[in-house]
Formats: sequence, C-alpha cells, structure tokens
Amino acid sequence: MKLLKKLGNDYATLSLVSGRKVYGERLKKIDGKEYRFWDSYRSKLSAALTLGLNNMHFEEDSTVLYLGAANGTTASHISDLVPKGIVYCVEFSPRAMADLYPLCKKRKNMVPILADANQPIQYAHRIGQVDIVYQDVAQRHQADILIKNAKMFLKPRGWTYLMVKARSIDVSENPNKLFNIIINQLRSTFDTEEKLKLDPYEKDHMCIVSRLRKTIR
Ligand SMILES: C[S@@+](CC[C@H](N)C(=O)[O-])C[C@H]1O[C@@H](n2cnc3c(N)ncnc32)[C@H](O)[C@@H]1O
Repeated sequence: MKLLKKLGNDYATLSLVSGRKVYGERLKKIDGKEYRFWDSYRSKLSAALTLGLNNMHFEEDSTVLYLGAANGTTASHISDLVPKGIVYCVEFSPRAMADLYPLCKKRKNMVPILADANQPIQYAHRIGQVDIVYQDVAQRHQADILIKNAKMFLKPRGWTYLMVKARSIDVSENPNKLFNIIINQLRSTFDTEEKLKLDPYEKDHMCIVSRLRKTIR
C-alpha cells in the first residue's frame, strides 16, 4: 500500500488515524484505505512535491526531527509517511502547542516538545539520533539553527529539508541573494542536493534539501 499517492493534481497521504481531519483537508477512501489530501497552499513540503521535488527520503520507519511544527499541518502528513517511525515535533509557541498536543495524543508516532530550536540542549535528553531534520521556523538565523540541530542529532549522511522564508531574514533584500547566502552557509556542513522555489504557493520561499557531509564530524 502506497503511503503517498498522486490524485489528479494533488498529493495525498495514507491516514494513520482514519476518519480524522487535522486541518479541514479532504479525505478519500481508496480500496478501503483512507487518504488525506495534502494542501499545497497550507504545507510547503506539499508545495515542493507539487512543483516537482525529486528528493523524498521519508521511509516508513524514519525518525524525523521537525523544527517549527506549529499546529501540526505538515507534521501530520509526515507522520502518515513514517507509520513505523517517530516525528519529534519541536515548537516554542504555547499557543501552537495547545493544538499540537491533542493531535500528538491521537497519533502514536508524533511527540510534542515545547522548546526553542535555537537551544537543542533543551530537548537533547528527549530524542536520539534521527534520519531526517525538517525545519520551517521562519527565523533570521535559519541556517545556524539547522546546522546546530543536525550536528547534534542527525545520523551520518542524514537528510535535511529546510524551508527558507526570505522575508524572515531581511524584508528589504532581494530574496535570490538571501537564498544564495543560506546555501553558502550550509556548505560547511551539508551537500545540497536540491533547491526549489515555492512560488506560487509560498511567495519568496525556497525548499533546500541537503545531506550531512561525511567530513564535519
Ligand atoms: C511557518 S510556521 C510552521 C508551519 C508548519 N511547519 C507547517 O507546515 O505546518 C513556523 C513555526 O515555527 C515556530 N518557531 C519559530 N521559531 C522557533 C524556534 N526558535 N523554536 C521552535 N519553534 C519556532 C513558530 O512558532 C511557528 O509555529
């Protein structure tokens, strides 16, 4: 049974918890199994897929560190993609955590962690080594946060998905210049495998997929 399906122009994930919507998404039964449509206007990973992302490295038993989980829209689809794995959901907003916490209670592979992604030491005792770090924090120092977390938690040659929001770095600077700065910052630690602008789904955003380099350890 495929965990990710293309249905017309959209993607959908095989729901880990049948009969439950997370953010009002459409549900569809196929061969007795329920799929949740993955809205590309609500999730940057879905936008990237719709725009032709080649690097999807979520396996059914992957462990994922998700930084900036918010109320769990994208994290819930990743949870569908890794039914035998774990998604550690780091979020520092108590307001977002109020939505995330009950969602995690219903999904056995999502773990809520109220903490600042800038301070990985805050949650180091809660998680082990992970296969993937997914980050969508819309912060000025996005590359530093990713590097810090990857050095601490990512397995050798593990994958990272960084959703860059240019306007969180500098509202007045040309987004392309900011994307290049971020890609250069990542060079010390990662091999960047793919980069995709997310227009028209998310203006001035880029999805950067990288792999931890062998030589940084
Ligand atoms: C754009 S939203 C994330 C949307 C979410 N990734 C999704 O697709 O469903 C960014 C989130 O990152 C959180 N955030 C920003 N800085 C953070 C930090 N330093 N540590 C943890 N969470 C942070 C914000 O509170 C916000 O909920």
